[in-house]
Amino acid sequence: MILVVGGAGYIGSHLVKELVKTKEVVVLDNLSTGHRWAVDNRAAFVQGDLCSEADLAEVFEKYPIEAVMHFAAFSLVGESVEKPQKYYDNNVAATLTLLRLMRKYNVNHFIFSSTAATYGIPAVDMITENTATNPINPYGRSKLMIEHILADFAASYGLKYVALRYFNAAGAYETAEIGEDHHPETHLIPIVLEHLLGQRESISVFGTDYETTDGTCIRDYIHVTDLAKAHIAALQGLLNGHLNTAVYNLGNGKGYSVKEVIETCEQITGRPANVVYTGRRAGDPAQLVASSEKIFNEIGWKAEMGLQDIISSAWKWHSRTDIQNI
Ligand SMILES: NC(=O)c1ccc[n+]([C@@H]2O[C@H](COP(=O)([O-])OP(=O)(O)OC[C@H]3O[C@@H](n4cnc5c(N)ncnc54)[C@H](O)[C@@H]3O)[C@@H](O)[C@H]2O)c1
Ligand SMILES: O=c1ccn([C@@H]2O[C@H](COP(=O)(O)OP(=O)(O)O[C@H]3O[C@H](CO)[C@H](O)[C@H](O)[C@H]3O)[C@@H](O)[C@H]2O)c(=O)[nH]1
Repeated sequence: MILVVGGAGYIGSHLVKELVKTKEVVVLDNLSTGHRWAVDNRAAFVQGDLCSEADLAEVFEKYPIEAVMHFAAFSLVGESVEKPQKYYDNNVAATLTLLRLMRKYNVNHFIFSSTAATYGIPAVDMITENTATNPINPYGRSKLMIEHILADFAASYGLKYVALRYFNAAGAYETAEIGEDHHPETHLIPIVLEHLLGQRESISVFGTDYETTDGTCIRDYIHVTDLAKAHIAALQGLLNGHLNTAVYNLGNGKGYSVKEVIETCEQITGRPANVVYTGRRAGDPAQLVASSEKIFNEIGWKAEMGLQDIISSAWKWHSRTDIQNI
C-alpha cells in the first residue's frame, strides 16, 4: 500500500488517479488547500495532519505502507517571504515528523515533491540537476532543506528516495473530473482561463523588461498527468531496487513566455484577452527551463504533452459549469 500525503491537492490528486490503477493507496490530507472530492474513491482517505505524530501513527498502524509519496506543503512564494515560520513549520518540521514515523515503522521508500524554486535565479538557460541550487525565498529554501535531510538520511539510515523538482505544473485530468483549484489562484494559466471565462476583468503581465525574446518571463510548463507518470516511474524504480537515491528535474525542456502562454490560451479558446502590463513581481527569475534528460536516461520518463495539451485540458476543466459548486 502506498501512502500519499497531500493527495487531495492539485498534483497529489492527479497522481492518485493514476496510482490506483496498479496499487492500493491511502491518502492523508488535512484539506487545508486540498479537496475531499478530488480524491479518487478507490483510495482510502484519512483526514489528518502531517504535523501530528498521532495522525501519522494511526495510518502506519492501520495500513501496511511500503512507500510514502509526499506532496503536502505550502507553496506560495510571496506568502513564504511574509510568513517564513508557517513555511518552515509545515514544509520542514512536519516532513521531519513524517520521516521519524517512517523510521519507526520501517518504511524506507520516499518520493518528495521538490521544485525549480530550489535553483533560485540560475546562471544558465537550460537547468540540469548539476546547476547550482541557490533558492531566493523561504519556500525554495524549505524544499532544498528537505533535499539535504533526505541525503543525510540515505547516508546514515539507508533511506531510499527520489526528489522530483517540478517546473511549472499545469493542465487537468483528461476527463476534467479533477483539475487545478487553488484559493487564491496565483498561477498564470488558470488565471488567464478564468479571465477568458469572464471571472476576472483582466490579466496582469508581471514585467515586460526581462532579457528574454519578448521581455516577459519564460517558464517550462509540464502537464500534471506527465508529473503523475514520473512519480509512478520513480516509485517502480525504488521498489524494484533500480533506484536508491535520485534527484530529477521534471519539465518539457521547452520554455514559453508569458505573452506566448496568453496567445495560446486565446487561440485555443477563441476568445480575446484584456491584458494589462504591470511591473515585475518580486522574486521572479527571467527564465526557468529544465533539462529532463537525466530522468529519461535513468528510468525512461519523458513528458508526453506540450503547451497545447496543457491549456486544452485546463480549459475543459475550467469551463465546467458546475465547477463553482464542487
Ligand atoms: N503547483 C506547482 O506548480 C508546483 C511546482 C513545484 C512544486 N510543487 C510542489 O508540489 C506539491 C503539491 O503542490 P500542489 O500545487 O498540488 O499544492 P496543493 O496546495 O494543491 O496541495 C497540497 C496538499 O497538501 C495538503 N496539506 C498541506 N499541509 C498539510 C499538512 N500539514 N497535513 C496534511 N495535509 C497537508 C493540502 O491540504 C493539499 O491537499 C507541493 O509540495 C508543492 O510545493 C508544486
Ligand atoms: O497573473 C499572473 C500570474 C503569473 N504571471 C507570470 O507568469 C509566470 C508564471 O507564474 P506562476 O505563478 O504561474 O508560476 P511560477 O513560475 O511563479 O511558480 C511555480 O513554479 C515554481 C517553480 O518554477 C515554484 O515551484 C512555484 O511553487 C510554482 O507556483 C511568471 O513569470 C509570473 O510572473 C503573470 O504575469 N501574471
